[in-house]
Amino acid sequence: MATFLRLLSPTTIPKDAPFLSSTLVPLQNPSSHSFFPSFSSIPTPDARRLCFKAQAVSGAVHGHSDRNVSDLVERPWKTNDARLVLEDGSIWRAKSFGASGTQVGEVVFNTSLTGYQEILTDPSYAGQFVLMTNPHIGNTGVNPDDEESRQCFLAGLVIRSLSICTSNWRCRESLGEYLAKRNIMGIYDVDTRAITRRLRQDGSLIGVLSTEESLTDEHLLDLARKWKIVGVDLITGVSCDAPYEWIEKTNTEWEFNKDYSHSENFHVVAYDFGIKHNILRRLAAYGCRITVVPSTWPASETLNLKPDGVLFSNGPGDPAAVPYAVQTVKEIIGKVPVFGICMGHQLIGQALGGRTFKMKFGHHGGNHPVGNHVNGRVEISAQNHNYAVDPASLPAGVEVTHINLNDNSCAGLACRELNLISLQYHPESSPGPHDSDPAFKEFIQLMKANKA
Ligand SMILES: NC(=O)CC[C@H](N)C(=O)O
Repeated sequence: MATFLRLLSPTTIPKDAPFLSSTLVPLQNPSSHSFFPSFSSIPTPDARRLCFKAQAVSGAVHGHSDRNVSDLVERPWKTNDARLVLEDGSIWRAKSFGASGTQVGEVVFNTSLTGYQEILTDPSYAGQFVLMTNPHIGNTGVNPDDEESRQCFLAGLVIRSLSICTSNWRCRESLGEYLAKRNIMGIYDVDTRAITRRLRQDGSLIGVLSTEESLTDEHLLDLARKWKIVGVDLITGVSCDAPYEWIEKTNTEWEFNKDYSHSENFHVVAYDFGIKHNILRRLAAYGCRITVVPSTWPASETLNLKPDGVLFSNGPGDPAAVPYAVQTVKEIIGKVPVFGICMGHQLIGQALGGRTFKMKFGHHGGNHPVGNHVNGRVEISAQNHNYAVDPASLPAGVEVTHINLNDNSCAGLACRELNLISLQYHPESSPGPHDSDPAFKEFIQLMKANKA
């Protein structure tokens, strides 16, 4: 039977209370048969103090300790040591974890309930602070399997409550330790709901996160107001340096879509604009041999490889800031079947003669309903984008195949004549629901039909 211990959040412990209760926290450590998590798995110093205190109290209750409880209480608890200063002049005081320093970026909110590690390693978040609307983050720690790229490219993480312990069989380290090693700043104990409401009302905002007391609020505000993300090429900083082959597939848990054949082997060239590993794993699981190429890889070199299809990946920043990539897409479409995902979809939109624009606060989360006009179904999808294709700007012959049902924005395109499909969102579902996985099959079918 699970054992529960009641713990107070550090900020609400009355001065004279040796140990009181407010929230229920399961404390189990199967390996040691202790009721308490191992000390090193508890992420923050306050959490460690709390747990130490709880163990001591429990020991006293059970007659295992003769230490006086008041000797064990360390005060003060961790107090606010970080500021998030937004370009609108608001200042949000918080507690830091992970790396320290000063970092500028655009603040966006993500409504996913799970998958913080995949979000942290999604290169499309380069230049952005991700604020998680789910209030409790860190409880499953991090593991080696859920990485979506070789590093964390985001500016930082903003959360309400940092879990005081980790509990998952795959966990290898705590979120705080992981972020510190990767030099990524995080803050907790900040009113994420209030910030989200502000972003929804006023749109995405530039912010500066700092743990440096010596910097004035005015200086941080000035940094935020001078920094720009629109019109900046962020792809160059996240793409690979040289081509490589990808063979790893998703594991058998992903074989829910039994009606596709693994027997055919299509060669796909995948442009890495910040590609997520699960796009590659899903393509491999559908039977593709994949050559990943850097964002600046010339179209002529790609066509020389005689691929069966080309994938244009997701990637960070403004699609209008990378005309070289649009040119590459222009030179490839119509010659081989093409699939675009997110940034890839936006570049295809431009290559077809359309326009992209910045949305008010974008779509970031694992719960976005999409209307699939091809089969009449609704897909619940994973999304992460701040820009969109303006459907009115597209030429005749280009079909809007998918619509985001929250705001009717363009979520997918097809041009049958050019053997082209694209999605504004994430069929690789990592993290997120799997409803859109058949899009990979559609790409396979395009390649198959073209080969026949
Ligand atoms: N996930 C992505 O590819 C993001 C696309 C683009 N950078 C945007 O924010 O709209």
